[in-house]
Amino acid sequence: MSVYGFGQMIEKLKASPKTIVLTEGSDPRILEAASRLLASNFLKPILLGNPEEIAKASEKAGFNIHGAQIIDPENYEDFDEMVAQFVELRKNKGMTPEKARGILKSANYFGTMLVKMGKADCLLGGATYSTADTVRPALQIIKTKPGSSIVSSCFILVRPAVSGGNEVIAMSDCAINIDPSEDDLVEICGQTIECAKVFGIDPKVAFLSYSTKGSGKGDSVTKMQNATKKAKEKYPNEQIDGELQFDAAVAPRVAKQKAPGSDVAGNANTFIFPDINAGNIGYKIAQRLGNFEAYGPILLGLNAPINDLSRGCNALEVYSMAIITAALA
Ligand SMILES: CC(C)(COP(=O)(O)OP(=O)(O)OC[C@H]1O[C@@H](n2cnc3c(N)ncnc32)[C@H](O)[C@@H]1OP(=O)(O)O)[C@@H](O)C(=O)NCCC(=O)NCCS
Ligand SMILES: CC(=O)OP(=O)(O)O
Repeated sequence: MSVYGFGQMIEKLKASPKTIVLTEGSDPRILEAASRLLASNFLKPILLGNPEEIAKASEKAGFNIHGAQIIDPENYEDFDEMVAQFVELRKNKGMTPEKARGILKSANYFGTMLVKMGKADCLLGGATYSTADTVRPALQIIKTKPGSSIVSSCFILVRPAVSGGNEVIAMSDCAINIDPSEDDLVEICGQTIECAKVFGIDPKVAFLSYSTKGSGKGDSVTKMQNATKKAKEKYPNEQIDGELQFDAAVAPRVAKQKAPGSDVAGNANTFIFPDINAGNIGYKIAQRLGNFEAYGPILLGLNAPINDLSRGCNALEVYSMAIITAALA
């Protein structure tokens, strides 16, 4: 990944190295990323899983993970302490030591508790686990950070620009909130603006719809119209517009026709989708047909640096997401 901000992230980690839990310790993409991280010296991977299986998998895949810390949830010296802390955190949800011992054998819960207990700085998972299984422990254990009422997510998409350099855009929420309310969308907008700026995007935010400026009618259009209005009121210094179809958002000629006078239409680079269907399908079209590299979902509003991957990720995306996760700590 070579976008604005990524070099600074690496410099930040060199000044203050971190540890990252990788929950799927024997996956070949994780092993390749881990071997690269080990060679870099600024981010130390902690691989979860059975040490023999991990050793076999790394030998088979041909990646050197010498020096990586491996922790087996089935055989962890501080497991009793972890169980006690988890029971305390979830006691209002009927958690018992017996139930906790079973749940904490799962790498996602175990790894999230390592972060919660301060035994690791951050966590990345989701190369084989679904997003729901990866993020649920974080939502339950880590919770939202002060000032956020929801966790959402953003994809940063990067491809070479025709004019040289990179084209970098942000898309949200493609992974967490299934049917966000108007107010959720406003919060997703604020969280996404903050994330986009980290990657050097000067956000021009489009609230997307199948309708542009009232060309369509219905609840889903009204939702995006109201969310746009509220977002403009909440973030008066940001460039935000909606509701816009995708062509009106990015194509200047179409914008002139469908949304004349908009300061965003035609030039949008930060996209807020009406729901997860549109968002998840949209980012994957950009990635698979639009030649964009996709980094995310980067979780926003969570009280610790924990991130998810797509199961379709490659080793370079794992490596880059590990750095992004640790640098945002
Ligand atoms: C994120 C998701 C897993 C949460 O669903 P869930 O586990 O059924 O959620 P629940 O309603 O049982 O909530 C579990 C906990 O998470 C919290 N939570 C759920 N959604 C949240 C959100 N968006 N922000 C913050 N907390 C949230 C709940 O408050 C609850 O906390 P509690 O147990 O301490 O009370 C669910 O919304 C989901 O499946 N999203 C889509 C994931 C996906 O498939 N993405 C596509 C591929 S990337
Ligand atoms: C983000 C995402 O779509 O994840 P997955 O491909 O694993 O479902």
